[in-house]
Amino acid sequence: MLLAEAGNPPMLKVFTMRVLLTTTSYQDTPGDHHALLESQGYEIHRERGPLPESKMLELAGQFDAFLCGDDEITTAVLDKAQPRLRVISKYGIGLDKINVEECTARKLPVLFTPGVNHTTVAEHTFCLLLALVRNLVDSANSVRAGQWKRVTGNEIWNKKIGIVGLGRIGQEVAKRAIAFGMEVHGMDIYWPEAFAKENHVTRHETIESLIAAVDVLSLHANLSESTKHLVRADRIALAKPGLLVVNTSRAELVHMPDMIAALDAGTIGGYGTDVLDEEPPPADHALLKHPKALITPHIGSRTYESVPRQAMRATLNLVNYLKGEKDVIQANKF
Ligand SMILES: NC(=O)C1=CN([C@@H]2O[C@H](COP(=O)(O)OP(=O)(O)OC[C@H]3O[C@@H](n4cnc5c(N)ncnc54)[C@H](O)[C@@H]3O)[C@@H](O)[C@H]2O)C=CC1
Ligand SMILES: O=C(O)C(=O)COP(=O)(O)O
Repeated sequence: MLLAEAGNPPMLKVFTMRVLLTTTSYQDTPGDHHALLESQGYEIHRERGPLPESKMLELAGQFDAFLCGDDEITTAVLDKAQPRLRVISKYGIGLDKINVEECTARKLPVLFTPGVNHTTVAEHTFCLLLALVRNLVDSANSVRAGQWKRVTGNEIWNKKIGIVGLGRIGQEVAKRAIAFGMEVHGMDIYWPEAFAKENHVTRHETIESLIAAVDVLSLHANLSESTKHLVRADRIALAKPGLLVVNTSRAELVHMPDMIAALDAGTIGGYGTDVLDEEPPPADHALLKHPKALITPHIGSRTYESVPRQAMRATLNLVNYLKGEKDVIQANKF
């Protein structure tokens, strides 16, 4: 006899979608994204990312979707995660920790969140730059320590800034640089003609030409084979003495031993960076205590305005994709 005939409802196996959520700013910042994600009936497993490959390997295979940040998603992780894994929703822009090529080959969508954190990151770029030129951290610390260290700094007005990567963030940096009275130079493999014309940005075809022309170099290109170690000794050698470098993109755009040698020699006057090759860094990381380095812990996009926008976009991407709806921003096409 069928169970239903005995007055019981038919036994249906309910399939619960399992989602791995790793991004800490998403979890720690209030916003409507929490309610949206929680209302979907998914089973959500929370971790404090970014997770290394070893931890991802431990977890992979149990989830239908990743809602992730800069966690290491390698071929080995994908091998373990599939066939169950159906989608990766990256909270953020930089996809360098995900093997996107491999995802594409597997027709696994990688969703991301362009256009929601560019103003916040541009503001942080100027936090780093202004803090560098006015010795902000040292002088403020001196006051706390009972000293009154009136250190002489520099203006950025009338100085030349070179922007590597005139994409979303780079363009916002350019606009702010103009407002500060800086002369803007730039370089991009896809030159934004209309923006550059309207904002009088001087175009450089090569990093060598750009680095030689400017007082400040600000890095905003995505990390790829073509941008890895873009800033290295032979190019630093072309710079004006005391060049300042600001990096809110990815650490690997800079060759670290060459940067440290240039800071020691004074060829580079200061390095303000929001990103490191190891995050969090080991206690003996060569840059940590360098007097000419100013490091923030990858907070470029972490504001109460930007995080909910980014989190909402990442959640909408995930939810809409799983429902088969169109409002989804996909990084890889197949
Ligand atoms: N510190 C932080 O919290 C954050 C860091 N980021 C980083 O900033 C990067 C840029 O973000 P968006 O401006 O939104 O990306 P985007 O894609 O709008 O801009 C990147 C630009 O770099 C250019 N580019 C690529 N290769 C180049 C090369 N070899 N030489 C010169 N230009 C090159 C591209 O053509 C593009 O215009 C992200 O990839 C990410 O790594 C993004 C958000 C937050
Ligand atoms: O958007 C990106 O690529 C970022 O680097 C932002 O990092 P976060 O989302 O703050 O961990």
